[in-house]
Amino acid sequence: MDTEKILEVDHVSFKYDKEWVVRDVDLSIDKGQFLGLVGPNGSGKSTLIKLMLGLVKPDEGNIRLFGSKLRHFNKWQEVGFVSQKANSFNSGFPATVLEVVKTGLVSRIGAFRFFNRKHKEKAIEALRVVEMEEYAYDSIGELSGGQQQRVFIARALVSDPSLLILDEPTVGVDAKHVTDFYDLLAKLNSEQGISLLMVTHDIGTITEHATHVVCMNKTVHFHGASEEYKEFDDEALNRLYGHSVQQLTHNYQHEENQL
Ligand SMILES: Nc1ncnc2c1ncn2[C@@H]1O[C@H](COP(=O)(O)OP(=O)(O)OP(=O)(O)O)[C@@H](O)[C@H]1O
Repeated sequence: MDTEKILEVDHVSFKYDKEWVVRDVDLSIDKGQFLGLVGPNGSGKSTLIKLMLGLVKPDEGNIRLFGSKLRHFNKWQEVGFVSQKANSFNSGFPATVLEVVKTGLVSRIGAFRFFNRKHKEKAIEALRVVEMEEYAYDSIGELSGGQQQRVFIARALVSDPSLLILDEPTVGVDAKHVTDFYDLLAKLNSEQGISLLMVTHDIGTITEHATHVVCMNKTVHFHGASEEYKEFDDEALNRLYGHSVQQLTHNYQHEENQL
């Protein structure tokens, strides 16, 4: 039996201006996989996510979500997205946790329809999954970075997606909560069968948790199982990054801890 392809990126290239930032990228995610996307700063990871979400169009190649070419794809409730900047509300932001989660239902019910009791129950249920139910009526801005990040996962989960895309979700989350965060992702992946794609700089941690890894620098340099990635020659990795990857991983963790 064929494995169900959730996402297929087929020879995709993209340039903002004259310079290619994504070049001939080929990758795919099968149902149930947790794919970690790593690469140096400016290597095109976020741009590739924008291409997958249809926010920018490839200059070459094709992308398919759940078997449909992106230009025909309309089941956006199947795709949850948590961005890099999700956990940066200031303390005065005038919305409760529950209100923020309910906005995740807009792709399902349309922008101008009112939320009803069922929608509220759905939002509470999503908060329960991320263990934030007790904060439902608190202001989003009063929560810590890690708690806000959980709320944004709940917002992404409320439309019952089959694929969750996360762009550097642990930036600004302290080390202890990063562990809890990975536990939550493991639960979503194994218990709810949600396929995951996560962009991160933390190579050490992602290889412990993801089933598969893609390492890119404009183009894909490695795509395979996490186990194989651990065997990926250190020297090859250092050449790709232009400096010691050991040091890069360490510095990132350090920065994260300080935020
Ligand atoms: N809107 C834009 N217009 C022009 N160039 C852009 C734009 N966004 C990104 N770039 C450039 O495209 C290249 C790839 O950027 P991108 O943000 O995709 O990389 P990244 O791997 O996500 O980087 P980081 O890890 O630092 O977040 C970089 O050289 C960046 O300066």
